[in-house]
Amino acid sequence: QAAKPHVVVLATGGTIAGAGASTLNSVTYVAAKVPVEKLLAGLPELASVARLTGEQVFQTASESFNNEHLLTLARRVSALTKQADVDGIVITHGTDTLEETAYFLNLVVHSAKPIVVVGSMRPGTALSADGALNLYNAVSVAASQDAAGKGVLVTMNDEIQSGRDVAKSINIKTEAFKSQWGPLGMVVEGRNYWFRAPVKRHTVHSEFDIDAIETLPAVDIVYGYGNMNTTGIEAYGKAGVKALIHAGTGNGSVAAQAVDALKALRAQGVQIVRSSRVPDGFVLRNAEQPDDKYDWVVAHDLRPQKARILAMVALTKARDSKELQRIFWEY
Ligand SMILES: NC(=O)CC[C@H](N)C(=O)O
Repeated sequence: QAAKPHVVVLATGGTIAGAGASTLNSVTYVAAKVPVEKLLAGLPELASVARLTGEQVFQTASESFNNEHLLTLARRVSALTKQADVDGIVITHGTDTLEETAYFLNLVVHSAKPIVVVGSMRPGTALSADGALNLYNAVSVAASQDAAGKGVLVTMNDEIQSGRDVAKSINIKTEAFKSQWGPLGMVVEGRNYWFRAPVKRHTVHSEFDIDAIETLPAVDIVYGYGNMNTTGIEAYGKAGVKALIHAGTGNGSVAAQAVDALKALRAQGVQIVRSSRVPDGFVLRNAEQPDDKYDWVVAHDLRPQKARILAMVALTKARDSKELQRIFWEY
């Protein structure tokens, strides 16, 4: 009998490693408590799908992830994928910024081996905890050859999602992660059922490689709303931001006073990326604002937090706004 695939579980914290005071604490509990050895030991079913190694990379709530966490994690994932004895990788993660990490890895890790990011909405101590099955599904997907070459994946609520497309869309239910383009497939009782594949560039087809990235440029987000002021835009400009994501209303519309402030930043060399605070849909060039005239970029279908990740990665290479826009269409 052939040996089972070797899957490395990189633990970073979150609710999947959370613990509450009682079984009734589904929302009030402490995240990032349980060490990876205990997570794996608590799920003996994993041994039926893979040989496992656990590594505690961080123990944090994911809202406190910063660029250093992203770089450290991506470097570790990249190094592991180069090991002949590693078949797949699972990253356990808090759900709050899980989609940002998954997209970052999708852009910069050059490997076709399955990489799966997973979290949970309830701590393991709660009634109907979702972490155990989510983790089992993640390991099972990471151990399967048919998950290779599909980019970084996210397994939550029995679905297999593209790390590029998926986002936390409900903050209190276990069906928290959604993509407007639908899941890639489902994982049921250790078997994958695929229905579609990503068409955007990722992993081995990406022009970006974590092994060549030393630092990430400063990219921040300003939010559009009625009676918006320009204080935030100006402050980010003074702070030396390299790109500013505008989370606009509707189709990425921008208030008149914000238009002037953003044009002033662009004149100083800051890249302006127009996205929308509306969760679904996408922003078109020269609709709502004359992007050609202002030399701005549109975020395509990426939510502001995803646009920030892509802009940071893109600006490690892209020289001008045309190249930046090309990257936003392709990734
Ligand atoms: N469900 C969760 O994982 C949220 C816990 C925590 N805020 C985090 O993102 O790590």
